[in-house]
Amino acid sequence: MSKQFSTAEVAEHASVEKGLYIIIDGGVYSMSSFVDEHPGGAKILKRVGGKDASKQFWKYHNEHVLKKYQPKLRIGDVKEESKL
Ligand code: HEM
Repeated sequence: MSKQFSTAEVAEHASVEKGLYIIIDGGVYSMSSFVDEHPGGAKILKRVGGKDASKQFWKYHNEHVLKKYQPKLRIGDVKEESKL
């Protein structure tokens, strides 16, 4: 089973120094190692640090992007009770 995070735990990692976690469709992604390579820029990613960025993600990317980077960036999932 993957590591489970509450939304409060994710919110504590809102900067590159603290891990820059973002949530996409219930998955938790640690973006610190990727911010400087992100083709869309570091700034836009930093703005959604600690938050659910599903809406923003699907606005600019397709499923292939998520599949490709999942093995590298996904560190777990949001706990069920935290999604309610
Ligand atoms: C797991 C998280 C993310 C990954 C792996 C990722 C990866 C990428 C990649 C590979 C591209 C190049 C374009 C493409 O191949 O489709 C891109 C572009 C972009 N990304 Fe992300 N991204 C992520 C999250 C985000 C988030 C949360 C935002 C917004 C808050 C964002 C905003 C953008 C923008 C604005 C572009 C440029 C689109 C364009 O030039 O048309 N990305 N991203």
